[in-house]
Amino acid sequence: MLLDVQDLRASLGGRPVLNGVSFSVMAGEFVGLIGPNGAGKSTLLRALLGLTPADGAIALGALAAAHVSARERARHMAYVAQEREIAWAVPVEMLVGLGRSPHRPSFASLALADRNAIDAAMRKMEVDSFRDRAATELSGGEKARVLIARALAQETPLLLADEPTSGLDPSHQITLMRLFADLATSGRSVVASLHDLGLAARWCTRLLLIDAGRIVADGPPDEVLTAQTLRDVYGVEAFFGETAGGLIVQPLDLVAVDTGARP
Ligand SMILES: Nc1ncnc2c1ncn2[C@@H]1O[C@H](COP(=O)(O)OP(=O)(O)OP(=O)(O)O)[C@@H](O)[C@H]1O
Repeated sequence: MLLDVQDLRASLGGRPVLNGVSFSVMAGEFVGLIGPNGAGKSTLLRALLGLTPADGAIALGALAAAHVSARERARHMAYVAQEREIAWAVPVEMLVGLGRSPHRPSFASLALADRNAIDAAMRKMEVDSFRDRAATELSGGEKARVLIARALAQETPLLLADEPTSGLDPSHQITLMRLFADLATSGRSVVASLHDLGLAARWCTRLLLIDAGRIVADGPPDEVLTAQTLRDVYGVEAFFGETAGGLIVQPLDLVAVDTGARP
């Protein structure tokens, strides 16, 4: 077990945002965190990282998160934030290299293993062709890919990503989902918040549906993404299909509001 969360509760601005969230993540899972705007997905990810104060118990492997140093935590899990702002005009390669910090002494030069991890991460996210460019001068989607590459270079058992596909073109969305699925197949785990239910349905091994700070469904995509659930939680009607590659879910329209008026 890579991550265990019990009864997580958090408040922001005096309002409860997480209302008792419990789940575990095993090695080999690609978990999609889905739910409407404001449901608490980012807050949950940030609480797992210790960035948002929360009550409850978080265990990283066999250790209580509270007893794990920041450096050890960064060796256990990497994080891709929703915000893609890059403040420093450093070359892309250097930014991706920051992902190696938890693995090497401060100010030490890069070892061969670090170089290999950085190169592999840049290749996977297709950012190696602009490795020498200033990270501040990239497009939104390119910045996103560089920040994901930095997290990949960290080579952690667990990767947390907040809306990693937003701003990516369809080809790079699929590249990313395939990469996350491959990481899971190789025994690592990914927890990614996603708004694209089609991508979530097709690539995730498991979905956690959050609504108003609570997990309201947890299971394989075809069990979580039902017509009734999409009506209840998102207020949308959707098309469902089945292909050899998996489930297809495409939201089509808002649920018709019954005004009670007679025709
Ligand atoms: N710094 C803050 N202060 C007060 N309230 C906050 C703060 N950050 C988030 N919230 C509130 O907490 C709730 C959950 O926000 P969160 O960002 O976790 O939602 P989310 O599910 O990630 O949403 P989205 O899909 O829009 O990114 C929202 O109601 C939001 O307004």
